[in-house]
Amino acid sequence: MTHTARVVVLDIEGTTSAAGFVQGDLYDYARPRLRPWIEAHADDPAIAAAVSQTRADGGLSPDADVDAVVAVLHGWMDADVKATPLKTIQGQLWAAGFAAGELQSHFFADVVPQLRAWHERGVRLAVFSSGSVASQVPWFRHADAGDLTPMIEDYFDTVSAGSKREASSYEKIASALGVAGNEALFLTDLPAELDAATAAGWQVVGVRREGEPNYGGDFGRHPVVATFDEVDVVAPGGFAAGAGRAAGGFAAGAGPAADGGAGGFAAGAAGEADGEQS
Ligand SMILES: CSCCC(=O)C(=O)COP(=O)(O)O
Ligand SMILES: [Mg+2]
Repeated sequence: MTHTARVVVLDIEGTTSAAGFVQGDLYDYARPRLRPWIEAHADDPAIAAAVSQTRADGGLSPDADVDAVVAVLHGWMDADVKATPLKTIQGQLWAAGFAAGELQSHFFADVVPQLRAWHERGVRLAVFSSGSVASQVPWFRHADAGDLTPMIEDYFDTVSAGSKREASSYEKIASALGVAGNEALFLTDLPAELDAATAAGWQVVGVRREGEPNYGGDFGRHPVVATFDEVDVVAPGGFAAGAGRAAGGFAAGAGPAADGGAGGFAAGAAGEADGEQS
């Protein structure tokens, strides 16, 4: 299927990358490190807020101790609950793990070639994941295929954009990227996210990969693919694979954030979140 879009926005888990890897390697890395991380970063306002929110959302008393907080966080991980305070804490410690060379990301084999193809055609690329921006950036930086961050213009999470199941989050992202809703294409494995993006006027494609948790989901009338190979994207006024660049297209990597425009979360700026020098 061919889509004409200025920007493709990517979900991570179940879409670009295997849920088993996130819930296996990454979660296993996080489990024993949550408590020491919380204790060592108790003065960090983001961690303090995440701990308070965990107490509130986890049904604990406001002065519950760190053991109780960690128990709630472990329970959320066991059920893969995409709770924002969990994602904040995980994101910080995963960023440190990537920076220390202790973690490597995973992308399905069909993903990176298509990202490169779309990018070369002038289609802008961004990410919207429940995983925090602090973890998204090193995820794309430490891929087997190399550093993918030069292709990614912007990153959004549930703190910067809001819930992935709310249309308003997609409206906010489109505004930050400087595009109309129908100029954005969202790829995700979760039908509820397809519903929300559609309600915001976005183009959507459901990614239904065999073996992934949402393979058996009800995708309703949304278009569905098994791999990125089935998704062809061209920029408005751009060109199809193998053709020359047409007038009216714009350079790959250009866009509001790359141009220093307002409202975005520029790759370079967000890249500092993983504690590495670009
Ligand atoms: C950036 S890697 C960690 C991904 C993560 O924690 C997560 O919850 C991904 O959820 P998604 O919204 O991408 O399905
Ligand atoms: Mg997903």
